[in-house]
Amino acid sequence: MKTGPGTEAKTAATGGSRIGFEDVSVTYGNLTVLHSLTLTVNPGEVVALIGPSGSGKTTALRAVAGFVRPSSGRIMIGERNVTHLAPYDRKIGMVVQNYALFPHMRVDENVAFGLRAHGAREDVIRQRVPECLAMVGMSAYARRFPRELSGGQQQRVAIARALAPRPQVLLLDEPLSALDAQIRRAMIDEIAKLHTSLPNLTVLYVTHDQSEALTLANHIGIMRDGKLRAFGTSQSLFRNPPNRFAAEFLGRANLMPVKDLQPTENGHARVSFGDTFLFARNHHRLAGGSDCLLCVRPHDFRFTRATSEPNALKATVLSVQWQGDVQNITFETGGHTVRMTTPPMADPPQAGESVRIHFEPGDVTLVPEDPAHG
Ligand SMILES: Nc1ncnc2c1ncn2[C@@H]1O[C@H](COP(=O)(O)OP(=O)(O)OP(=O)(O)O)[C@@H](O)[C@H]1O
Repeated sequence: MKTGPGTEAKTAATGGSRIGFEDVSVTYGNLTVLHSLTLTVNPGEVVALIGPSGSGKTTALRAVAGFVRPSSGRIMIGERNVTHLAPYDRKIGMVVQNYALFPHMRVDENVAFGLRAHGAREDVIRQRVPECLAMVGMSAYARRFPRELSGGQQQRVAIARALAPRPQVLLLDEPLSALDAQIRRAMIDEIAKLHTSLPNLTVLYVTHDQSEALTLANHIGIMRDGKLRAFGTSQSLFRNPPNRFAAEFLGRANLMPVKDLQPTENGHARVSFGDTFLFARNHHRLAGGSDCLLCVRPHDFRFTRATSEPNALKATVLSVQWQGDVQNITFETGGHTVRMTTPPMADPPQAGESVRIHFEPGDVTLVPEDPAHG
């Protein structure tokens, strides 16, 4: 590791790189676009903020950077209340969507720029610039101009530039969204590796791409209308979404309306879907008798022939789509349309065919159908 592990370990131990939003609101004119956001990014963690366009993700990130002034609440970095500090004094690195490299400067000059602005000595700059370019695999491009680089390469330089002054906190605002899908996937892996080599760097990552969030983040926050609607580990949010919006926004979900929940053993419950009893995890401990949604991820459906198997539904195939590495099949069941994804099948069912589909109770969960939580 090339970033002075001793120093970083110390700052991490004192919470030096924790990002804290404490009841932060942001208002433009009389429009509040961020409502009482309270959220912590622990030292060394990656938290991704996801949500639809206009949900307030960038506003939250810019409030940490110091480009947006909260109308109320506090922004903490470690033990420092930075709410009223200038961006320059916050010791953060930031990478935005559209590269933002200086076009008239070569790659190494771009990386040196931030160090110089922080008053680094020339001998430090000479050592640090190649170190940072090596970190992002761009050593061979040091003397090129940004226009001589691909989008992915420019974004790597932007990351090297942001990391050069050894920030405690790295803010990434849609850093990959201008890249095409294949390069984006490669860059996600590279950012993940980079974070492994800088384990004390705290990262706030804004994206609308759920696969970036799922790959990179320890925790994910899901925003809508300026409010944090869900927050949790990537795994728990995916497996146990707390509301309809979270279930639909993070991964694909079949949300089937079910009635008359009856708790059973081991945190499971039985519910009624039309005339059929179905069993699922009751992770959110919804009350007996309640109506709710059954969340079945498309990859959790299987075909079954057994007529006696529990959690099996009679279904009619509506469509079968082959998409290379997966097959998407939609069905009508109980008056609802549900979707299954499977690996490509040699002999897939045909539209109009009657089949039985099944899921394991332990793979699916019940989600409250409460507009207030949605
Ligand atoms: N300077 C500004 N003045 C007025 N309104 C603004 C300003 N900046 C952002 N907004 C509004 O604040 C809301 C949140 O914007 P923000 O950029 O934080 O959303 P976002 O979730 O990052 O969206 P996207 O994914 O499209 O980038 C939007 O309704 C936007 O129009």
